[in-house]
Amino acid sequence: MAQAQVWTLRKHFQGFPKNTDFELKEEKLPEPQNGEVLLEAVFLSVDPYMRYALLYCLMKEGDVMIGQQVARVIQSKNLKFPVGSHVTTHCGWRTHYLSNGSDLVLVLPEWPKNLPLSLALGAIGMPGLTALYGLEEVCQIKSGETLLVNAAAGAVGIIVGQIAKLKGCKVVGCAGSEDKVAFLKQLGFDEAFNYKTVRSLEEALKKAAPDGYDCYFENVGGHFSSVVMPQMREFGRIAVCGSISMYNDTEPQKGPYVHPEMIFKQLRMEGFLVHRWPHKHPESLKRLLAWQQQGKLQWREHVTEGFVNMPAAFMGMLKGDNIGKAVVKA
Ligand SMILES: NC(=O)C1=CN([C@@H]2O[C@H](COP(=O)(O)OP(=O)(O)OC[C@H]3O[C@@H](n4cnc5c(N)ncnc54)[C@H](OP(=O)(O)O)[C@@H]3O)[C@@H](O)[C@H]2O)C=CC1
Ligand SMILES: CCCCC/C=C/C=O
Repeated sequence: MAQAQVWTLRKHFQGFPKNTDFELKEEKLPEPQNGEVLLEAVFLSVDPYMRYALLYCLMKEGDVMIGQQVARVIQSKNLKFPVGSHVTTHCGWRTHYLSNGSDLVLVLPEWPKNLPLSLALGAIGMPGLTALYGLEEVCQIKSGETLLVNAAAGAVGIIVGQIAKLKGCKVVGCAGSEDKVAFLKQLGFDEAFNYKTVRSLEEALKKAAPDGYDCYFENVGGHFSSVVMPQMREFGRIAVCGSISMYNDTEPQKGPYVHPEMIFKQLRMEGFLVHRWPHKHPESLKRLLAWQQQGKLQWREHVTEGFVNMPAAFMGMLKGDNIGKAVVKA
């Protein structure tokens, strides 16, 4: 019998999450039966959606915190998942998990031996796919266009900027520290600035792209979005991926509202979830891996050691501690 540690949501988040909102518990797991496998967490993901999932009733108090992980099969009664194989699964913040296999995805068979498996939660995983679909399916970005991305030094943002460069675009990125800005420049972003220290966000955006933006990959929302809207070019496209500046609000933020720019500049603004294109995932992951192997897609991670530190890693990511993908090594 295996013993799992699990992090549960003790108390609904009110404003920014607190240590006391989480509770570490133990769970006993029975031996795997026919068709079942026992998994052990290797890397766990902490993501912004875990903060606002509550709004959409994905978690209630007492539930195991939701989330994806890379896990190793340690016992198997399922031929598809032999002992030692690695899978991704959305089984939440837990060290061990018993599965019948239906919710497991094997890590790509062509995954190089020397490539960290944690990338299956980042550049070659859900955030990488989000970047790809936001640019190709939603923005329908074209060579020569100018793209703006915020939270640009994070898991999704660094991939957005690099793919847009591969497609021949001018890329402007904003992030919350000088180290992050330096990293964006190292990745090949044409312009990057620290949105926390610029005298005026409006002026900084204008200076970075005096002719305006064709595409806006929106990760932040709120005030930032209001400042960008008047700087969109005619027929611009806005991929509404996230609105992290609003996730911890206790009162909804108020306008300005988007309608005048939407109408007179004939903009297209579209929200999306990465899960809209599941049929594309296998081919898209192969494409991301190929770019990485060809040296066209760099990655970076902020790794927290120890399952016990899941809440700290999660809150740190929400505060902006991470450059690249925030993950926890179990
Ligand atoms: N639609 C979809 O399917 C998906 C959407 N998302 C969304 O994409 C966005 C980025 O996610 P992800 O790359 O995983 O996370 P990140 O790795 O970018 O981490 C979050 C970052 O957000 C920034 N941030 C936090 N608070 C604020 C604020 N008030 N204003 C501006 N920036 C802030 C911080 O960077 P900084 O130092 O720059 O402030 C922080 O590092 C999120 O909005 C998320 O919800 C993610 C995955 C899928
Ligand atoms: C359960 C995974 C959800 C991924 C989509 C994320 C949306 C915004 O952060």
